Amino acid sequence: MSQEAKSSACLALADGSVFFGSAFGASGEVTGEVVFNTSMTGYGEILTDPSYCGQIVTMTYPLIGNYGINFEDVESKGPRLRAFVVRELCRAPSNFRSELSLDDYLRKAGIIGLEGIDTRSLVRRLRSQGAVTGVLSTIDLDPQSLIAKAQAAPSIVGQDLVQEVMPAASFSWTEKLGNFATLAPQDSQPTRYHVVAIDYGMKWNILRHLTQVGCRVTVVPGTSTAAEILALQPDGVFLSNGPGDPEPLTYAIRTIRELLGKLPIFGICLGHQLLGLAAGARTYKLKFGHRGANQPVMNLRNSKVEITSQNHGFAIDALTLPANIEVTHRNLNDQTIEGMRLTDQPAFSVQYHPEAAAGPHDSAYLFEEFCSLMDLSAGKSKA
Ligand SMILES: NC(=O)CC[C@H](N)C(=O)O
Repeated sequence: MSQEAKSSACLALADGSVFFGSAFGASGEVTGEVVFNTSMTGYGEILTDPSYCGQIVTMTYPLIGNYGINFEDVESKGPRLRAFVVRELCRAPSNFRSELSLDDYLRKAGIIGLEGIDTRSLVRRLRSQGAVTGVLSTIDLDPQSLIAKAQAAPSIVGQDLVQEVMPAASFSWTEKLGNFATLAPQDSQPTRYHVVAIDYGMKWNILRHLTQVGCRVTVVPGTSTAAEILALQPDGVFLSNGPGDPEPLTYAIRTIRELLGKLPIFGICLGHQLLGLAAGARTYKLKFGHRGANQPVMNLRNSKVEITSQNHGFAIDALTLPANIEVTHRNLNDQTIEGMRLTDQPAFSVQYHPEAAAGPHDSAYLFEEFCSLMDLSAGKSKA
């Protein structure tokens, strides 16, 4: 029997390439930008990172699912990606913390999974030709039909995907880091600051880190205005990660522009890109993005190399930086901007994920740096 004949799912890319495999999780048909993540572990955090909304995520590590799924290591209410592609699915997880298998988890969440394809071939294609739109289907296995659907589907460029994942209303966050944190949980700081976190699709471990270093956090929807945020009387504002292209998020850029200079600002990933746009820089789309847990980043202020967790397909264009933006971190793989600060206002950001979840904890110091910025601003305002 041919590969196609025994397949139960098909992934077709807009460039005409087709991959037949076996379906797991839910059934149906989805469209999304096909990207890859090179992390060996952390699939529970990857699945629940709202930044993957609109994307079909391929894991390069060949065996996925072997430690199951638990509901402690999640970064949002549930999976937000369009579909999940792996080489080999483990259907019999072995882990005392596992609450259900990856197959059952995705089925309950309505997410389609595809296993048994040559993920190396798919990733080599994405690396050489760039991320591309794809269609994954368990109901239409006709390659030409699926290729046509992929070619007709809208690109992720220009889409506002934040509206799909941001919270409908504000809420308070109190949970600190778990027992696996490098910041000693028992030494967590007493509450020192009130931070308003603008949620564009926020990873919960960012909130756990902010709470751990002594922040009382009010989370507000990504569409909140500067007036609504200032009315909460924060000591600082945090700009979260999130999905899609930063450029069409004009409401967010306007809010940040109105907040600049009024109080300390710290941004991560999408928040970093939005801060750059608000300050006058431009963003652009990377060929295939940075998604993994071992991206080397140089901290230009102390020349230390941080191994970082990353998930982004856009970046700030170094050729468009205004005079008041200083680059503080660079990616050692491709020299792209990984961190910046404004020289004339209390605002800084990083493109990568210092909260890890999953990945290295090298960059947790940035949450303390945000507290120092709030201390500095508080000192100035009392002076
Ligand atoms: N994790 C993020 O915040 C991603 C930012 C943006 N959506 C990008 O892909 O570059």
